[in-house]
Amino acid sequence: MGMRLFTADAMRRADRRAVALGYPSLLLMEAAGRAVARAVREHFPDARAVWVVAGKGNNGGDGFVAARWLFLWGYRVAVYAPDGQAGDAAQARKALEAHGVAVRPLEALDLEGAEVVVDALVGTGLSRPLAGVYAEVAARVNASGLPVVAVDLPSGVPFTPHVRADVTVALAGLKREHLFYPARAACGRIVLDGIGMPEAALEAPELPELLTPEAMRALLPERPGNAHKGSVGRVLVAGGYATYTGAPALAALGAYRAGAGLVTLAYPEGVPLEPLLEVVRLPLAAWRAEALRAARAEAVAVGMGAGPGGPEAARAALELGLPAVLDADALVPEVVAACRGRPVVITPHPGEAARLLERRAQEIAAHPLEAARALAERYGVTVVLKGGPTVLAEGAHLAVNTTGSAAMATGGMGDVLSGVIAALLAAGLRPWDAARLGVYWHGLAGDRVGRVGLLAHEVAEALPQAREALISDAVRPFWV
Ligand SMILES: NC(=O)C1=CN([C@@H]2O[C@H](COP(=O)(O)OP(=O)(O)OC[C@H]3O[C@@H](n4cnc5c(N)ncnc54)[C@H](OP(=O)(O)O)[C@@H]3O)[C@@H](O)[C@H]2O)[C@@H](O)CC1
Ligand SMILES: Nc1ncnc2c1ncn2[C@@H]1O[C@H](COP(=O)(O)OP(=O)(O)O)[C@@H](O)[C@H]1O
Ligand SMILES: [K+]
Repeated sequence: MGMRLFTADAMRRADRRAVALGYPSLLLMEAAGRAVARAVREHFPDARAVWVVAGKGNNGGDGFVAARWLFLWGYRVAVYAPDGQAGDAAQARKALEAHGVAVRPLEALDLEGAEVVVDALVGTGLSRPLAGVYAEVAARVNASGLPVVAVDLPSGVPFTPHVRADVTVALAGLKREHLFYPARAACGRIVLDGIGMPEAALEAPELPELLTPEAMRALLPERPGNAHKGSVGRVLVAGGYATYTGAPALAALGAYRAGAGLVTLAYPEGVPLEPLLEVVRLPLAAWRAEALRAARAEAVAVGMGAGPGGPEAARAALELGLPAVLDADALVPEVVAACRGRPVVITPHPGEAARLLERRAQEIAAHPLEAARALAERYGVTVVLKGGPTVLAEGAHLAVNTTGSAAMATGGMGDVLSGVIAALLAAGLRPWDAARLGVYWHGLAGDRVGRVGLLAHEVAEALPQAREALISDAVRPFWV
């Protein structure tokens, strides 16, 4: 079963399924609170005094459980919460008070002496922005400069105000706020704890898939020992424009580093291309399908630096009837509309997606899952909506990438990605598999190069070692 990205509602359903399967909710809360206490111990090994701020719901309940364990492990604890808990949270509070630990009102919060704060005000049950005493507590915790461990979510996200955490212990599954900005920035380091939730309770194929090392490893094409350059995938890159001469070269490099046997670069005659020793050059007087056939490719990447010729290049390339990646200048509505139902992957950034959806780029960036789904529906192709994080859609399927960082926001990075996906298509992967693995692998290569100052060609160069790491089980997802 693939890993899913939850909404609050979907997590409540999972919760109910767990209970129906026989796992009592109080045990879930016990596991959750203990996981939080463990996170405090592991991430702040020198701290001996932990203050817990808790709310009225189950998030607060988790906080009471965490306080009880920390107390039993010898920590100094102080707990602040309003009255009025019910159900499991009330039980958890009583179990804490049974040890003689007093729960004081939130208004009385005094952070003097605290070394770590556990934020258990509110989690997935948030129904409105924090206000009143909750907003005040969040502000005081933030202003204190103390390390904060958030239970499930930093209280208040995705709204403002919210708590800013150093560590967020995600319970049972990752939620949208753990992946998408601006909420993600408030989470600090994210650690996922399964809290013993039965797998069957978490099954939710309707939710977006989170790309994991295990799932992506399984998609890597094999390279048989008797492979030759014509058997592992030949890629045609169709692009080239005087001001972006590096773009098609980067796509070609991405394709080779992702395993293509042969890469041919078709470009307008007279464009001074960057040197790339291993690439077959195919200068063209005009974009014509007959001329492109000479490459005998199994997949084509088109649009990178094709400039005003992008749509024309795309039309000629699409006439070949091959699996294709369309990027940048090939991403115009007339071209993409002709691809419905064909093995075509489009790789827009929010600006290009805006052009295809006739919406504003800010709107796309604020709602990437919805935008990717809308693109897949409208054009009937596989969609890679690039960003932090990149989101993918095909038909009813959605996926969210879990690798890469803002360091990848540099020129040419998308060209490398197009080449990687094209190589995977040429190796015989279905568009959905090629797009998911390509995006994941490209981000993983970026992560291995660094967190700032990445150059696109360096990321391409890091693809083979990233693949080795993936194969040898040396890759840990960000939530471990
Ligand atoms: N994943 C799982 O399976 C498991 C999940 N578990 C945990 O349960 C959490 C979800 O618990 P939950 O549903 O009780 O909601 P929760 O986050 O406590 O918030 C509701 C409370 O907050 C209040 N409230 C709302 N908005 C507010 C605001 N702006 N300002 C102030 N108050 C506000 C709201 O009050 P009301 O709106 O009724 O006034 C109500 O009292 C989840 O995040 C995880 O920690 C684990 O225990 C075990 C298994
Ligand atoms: N903040 C970010 N987090 C993760 N990945 C990012 C981030 N910003 C950019 N990227 C990745 O970098 C690449 C940028 O592609 P693109 O915008 O097309 O660049 P270019 O057109 O210069 O090649 C995409 O793969 C994108 O997902
Ligand atoms: K919280």
